Amino acid sequence: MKKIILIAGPSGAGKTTISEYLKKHYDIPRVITHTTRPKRPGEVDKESYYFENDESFSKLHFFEHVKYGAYQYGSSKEALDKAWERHDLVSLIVDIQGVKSYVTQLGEQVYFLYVTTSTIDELKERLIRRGDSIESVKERLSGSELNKLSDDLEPYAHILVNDNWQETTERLNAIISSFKQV
Ligand SMILES: Nc1nc2c(ncn2[C@@H]2O[C@H](COP(=O)(O)OP(=O)(O)O)[C@@H](O)[C@H]2O)c(=O)[nH]1
Ligand SMILES: Nc1ncnc2c1ncn2[C@@H]1O[C@H](COP(=O)(O)OP(=O)(O)O)[C@@H](O)[C@H]1O
Repeated sequence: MKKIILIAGPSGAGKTTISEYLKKHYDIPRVITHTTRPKRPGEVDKESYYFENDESFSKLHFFEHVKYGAYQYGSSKEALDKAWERHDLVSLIVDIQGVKSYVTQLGEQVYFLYVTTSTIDELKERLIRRGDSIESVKERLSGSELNKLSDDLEPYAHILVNDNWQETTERLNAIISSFKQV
């Protein structure tokens, strides 16, 4: 059965870093999603996201999509099916709403990694170090944008507290080998 690893959690928790580790060490590619937000320094079109404008975004057909502040994000079933043609196991970074859509629609095909840190201060420091503006950090670390794990999703979640990268890789290795045994 084709499977997907959903990676969700607050900004700065390490979702992108973890998806890159999965690609490098397990050949698990990430399905790239679409967004209308501006590119950050170092991001590459079609690798980090498909960077869209409002018009091009509105023409796409989404499996699910969400809005964060002024920006839209969305993922397509076509992109997932395309990735599944070549890989039985793929990953996807989404927010908590997106996780709910995928769990509801794909059921047993979904694995869920919830990535977080012990403290919000750690997230704040990482985002500032990454170059995010103070306003965007404040926005991302409050309200629904914080991407808290909801009670209904907790039973599905493999929780990764990514304070220490060495420990994270050990836990990730254990989680991935448990996926591969199923
Ligand atoms: N539902 C959904 N969420 C997405 C999608 N693509 C990205 N996201 C989420 O949008 C939020 C903002 O992403 P981004 O601007 O890259 O900020 P970051 O989490 O700080 O790196 C994060 O919670 C992502 O997981 C998508 O296609 N669907
Ligand atoms: N365990 C860790 N310890 C310290 N810094 C980390 C750790 N994991 C990731 N980072 C750094 O924190 C920042 C945010 O990580 P990123 O993967 O972009 O998070 P997200 O995709 O969840 O927003 C990046 O600069 C990344 O290199």
